[in-house]
Amino acid sequence: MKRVVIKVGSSVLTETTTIAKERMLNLVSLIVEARKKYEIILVTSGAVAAGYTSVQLNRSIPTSKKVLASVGQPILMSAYKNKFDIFNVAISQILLTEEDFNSRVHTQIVQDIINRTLTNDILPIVNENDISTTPDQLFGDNDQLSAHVAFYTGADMLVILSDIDGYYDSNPKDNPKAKIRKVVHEIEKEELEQVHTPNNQFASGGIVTKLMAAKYIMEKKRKMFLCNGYDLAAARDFLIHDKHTKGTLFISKEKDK
Ligand SMILES: Nc1ncnc2c1ncn2[C@@H]1O[C@H](COP(=O)(O)OP(=O)(O)O)[C@@H](O)[C@H]1O
Ligand SMILES: N[C@@H](CCC(=O)OP(=O)(O)O)C(=O)O
Repeated sequence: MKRVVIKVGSSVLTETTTIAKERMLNLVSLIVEARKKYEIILVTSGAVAAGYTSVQLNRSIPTSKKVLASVGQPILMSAYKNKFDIFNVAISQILLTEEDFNSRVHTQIVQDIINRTLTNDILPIVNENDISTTPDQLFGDNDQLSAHVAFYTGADMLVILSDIDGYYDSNPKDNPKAKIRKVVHEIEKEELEQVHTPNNQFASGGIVTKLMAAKYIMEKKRKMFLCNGYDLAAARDFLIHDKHTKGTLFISKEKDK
């Protein structure tokens, strides 16, 4: 069975005062369906945003942001558990930092736990460990964390579910005439030097970190698919029906032949 990492951003999972339950349920249903065809690893953002639904601390203060993550992580996981229980899917929580990929010994631990989780038919749910880490142990965004998880666990593909339909030739929030790019083979240096533009106050990524993830994935000869996480039609078409309707596929030229 092919292995696929699905990453979902904060904006898809949360609204200002609550977890976006219906969107989460749609995501959970898609994952349940996709598990018939692939081994799925879920990388989820949303701990800080979920924390804010409970206590409104100032997330620009680093310690308060950690407290928000510590409050939000169990809120997020219990929301997932309620939904996966409907489908009798067991889940696990795996919190990682950049350090987990810094040495062979650490990486082996991550690989072993994820492999063992999957062979026991448990869905691994990964997030960055925002809580006890120093800034240099953190990726700081889950786009790059998910790319590392995909490569080191031998996944064939990374699917990023965002608040946007794909990668456009300019920011569609500023330019209504922006056109979506269906397939991208290469990412130029200038594209990575754009200002970071997360669309949500709790998102830390923006398009640049997605492009960094895509570059890493293509260098490793894997594929990345960026599509909408609010409306999962494109993700469903791509994953379940092998059809590329909407969304951007990042794939190296050699791999596309
Ligand atoms: N060229 C572009 N194509 C698509 N999105 C872009 C582009 N430039 C900037 N963006 C912004 O990046 C946002 C997606 O990143 P982000 O808000 O971090 O999402 P997520 O929470 O899913 O990680 C989009 O909503 C859009 O405002
Ligand atoms: N670990 C953080 C992830 C923040 C993050 O990367 O957000 P996003 O840009 O929405 O993927 C959290 O759970 O809040």
